[in-house]
Amino acid sequence: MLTVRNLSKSIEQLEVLKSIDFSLNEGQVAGVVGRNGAGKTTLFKTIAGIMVPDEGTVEFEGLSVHKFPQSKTNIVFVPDNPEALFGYTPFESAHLFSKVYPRFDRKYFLDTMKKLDLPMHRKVRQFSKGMRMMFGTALGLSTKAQVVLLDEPTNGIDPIAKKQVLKLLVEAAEEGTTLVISSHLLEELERIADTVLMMKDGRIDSHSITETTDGSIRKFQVVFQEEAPQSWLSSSNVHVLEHVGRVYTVLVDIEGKPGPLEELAQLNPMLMEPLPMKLEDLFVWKLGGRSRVG
Ligand SMILES: Nc1ncnc2c1ncn2[C@@H]1O[C@H](COP(=O)(O)OP(=O)(O)OP(=O)(O)O)[C@@H](O)[C@H]1O
Repeated sequence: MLTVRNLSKSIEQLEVLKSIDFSLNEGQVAGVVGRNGAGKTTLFKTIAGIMVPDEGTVEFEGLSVHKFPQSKTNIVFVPDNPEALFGYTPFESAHLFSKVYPRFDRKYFLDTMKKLDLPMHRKVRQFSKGMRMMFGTALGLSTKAQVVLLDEPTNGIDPIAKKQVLKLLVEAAEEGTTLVISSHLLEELERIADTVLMMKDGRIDSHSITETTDGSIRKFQVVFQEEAPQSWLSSSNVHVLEHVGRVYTVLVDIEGKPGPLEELAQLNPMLMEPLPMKLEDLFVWKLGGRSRVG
């Protein structure tokens, strides 16, 4: 089990991580989402032991990653660009990684590189952006570390390769690897993650993926008979996603006070239809800096 407790980290006087707490079990897939600059990469680097926290602990199976360096081999960070390996070929990189990660699986690496149609003997520097991403993911998964942290692993990858990479991730999780994946591609995350860690202002809000669809935030399409009721639309329990003529797509906190649905019913709309909630909708609700309709 990976346990992150009270983790705080400042960079150049900026508090990037503030008392972060969460834990993940074997085989769990957590998606980390947040606005640009929210601190996702900093969180990954701190969990992997590349950065030292100012406060708090990261433990794998009860051992502190920062106090016991050997426990770092249980956690691997796959950056969004494998710059450190630019001067090496995948063949040489595998050799280096097998020295650091005792369970490095060379056969898995060779098979995966073949599946992804990537060359073993060209310098990583000569790879395209997508090829670099796929290589990084293949190498990270080949370490057979129990926790793999992936920073935007499908960024810049074509749709066919993306399917292959997602399949590799799902298979790794099925084998018990804990995956922590940051991505701005929320539809993709929604398909593979069971937990969402939402980062805002250095803090984390953790949700199970089913909460995305079954939580208190719901999505509706509403058509009003006449003039749109501004006071309802600008209430703190309502967020307008889209507005075309008299048709509004809104997110509503159905547990909000006063009861926003009861209030809406009293406004006698022509239509009020529930729509499926997506992770993107929850992202907008939680992290979007909700706008008001004027
Ligand atoms: N080496 C650094 N020096 C100074 N500030 C930094 C450094 N690394 C990160 N930061 C700052 O820390 C904050 C978090 O950055 P981080 O890269 O962790 O965000 P992120 O969520 O991964 O962003 P993105 O989604 O854009 O990749 C940002 O405000 C960033 O400017």
